[in-house]
Amino acid sequence: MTRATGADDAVRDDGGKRRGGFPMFSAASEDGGPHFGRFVSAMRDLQDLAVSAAPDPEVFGAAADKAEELAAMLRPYAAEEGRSPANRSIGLPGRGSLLMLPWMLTGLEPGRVTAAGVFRRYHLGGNGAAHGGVLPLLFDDIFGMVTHAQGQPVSRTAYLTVNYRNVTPLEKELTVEATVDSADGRKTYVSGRLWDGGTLLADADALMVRLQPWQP
Ligand SMILES: CCCCCCCC(=O)SCCNC(=O)CCNC(=O)[C@H](O)C(C)(C)COP(=O)(O)OP(=O)(O)OC[C@H]1O[C@@H](n2cnc3c(N)ncnc32)[C@H](O)[C@@H]1OP(=O)(O)O
Repeated sequence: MTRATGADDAVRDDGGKRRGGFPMFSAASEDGGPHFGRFVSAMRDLQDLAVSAAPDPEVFGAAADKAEELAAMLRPYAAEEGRSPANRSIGLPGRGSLLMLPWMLTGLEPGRVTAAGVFRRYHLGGNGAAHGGVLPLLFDDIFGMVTHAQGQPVSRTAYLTVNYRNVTPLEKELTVEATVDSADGRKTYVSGRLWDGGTLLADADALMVRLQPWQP
């Protein structure tokens, strides 16, 4: 999904000083350059194929040669957290991070955030359905956003509970919504719902706790 990381807001949260938790990142809509989106898209295709291809063994050998060559090309440019365009490219699905689901924000306002996207072959659990472990990833990310949109950017997830109501299909456009249900001092209680059209696939709730200045 696309959004700036919360760290930028952590700075604003304390009048320009870092305040607990997140280092000082900023959105990077441009600094990946004109090819970064295409690179991430190709890498996502590779992720799908890495978990689905069943070629002759020598094809894996040739693919491994190319993968090692690509890694060698990029390794000299490995940068510390917050410097890569990955996770900061707010115009790209999943902010350009391969860890994040390739979803896009569709709405962001205080108390409510929505997003849409697909689970891909890479996210397969079994029998055509998404792996149960990727749903908490989706909810955790959007819960961070809705907490941020509520004005509590320097918060971390204390707990997150997912109820799986129906199997989640792959390669089908789905929607997710997160809302703030209540707030109590440092605590923000949030909930979310994942939909396939009018069918509820999963719901979740979580407690986000605002960090103290000394907390990582
Ligand atoms: C904008 C960017 C947002 C990004 C968000 C991304 C979300 C993430 O994935 S963060 C990564 C996953 N989460 C973590 O790693 C968090 C690890 N845990 C921690 O750091 C700490 O346990 C932390 C900060 C959550 C709470 O620690 P601490 O501040 O010491 O809590 P503590 O003072 O004991 O509790 C604060 C309140 O929360 C409550 N609380 C804390 N944990 C829980 C819990 N698991 N269940 C229920 N209540 C809890 C306490 O009861 C207390 O309530 P009250 O004030 O009413 O007495």
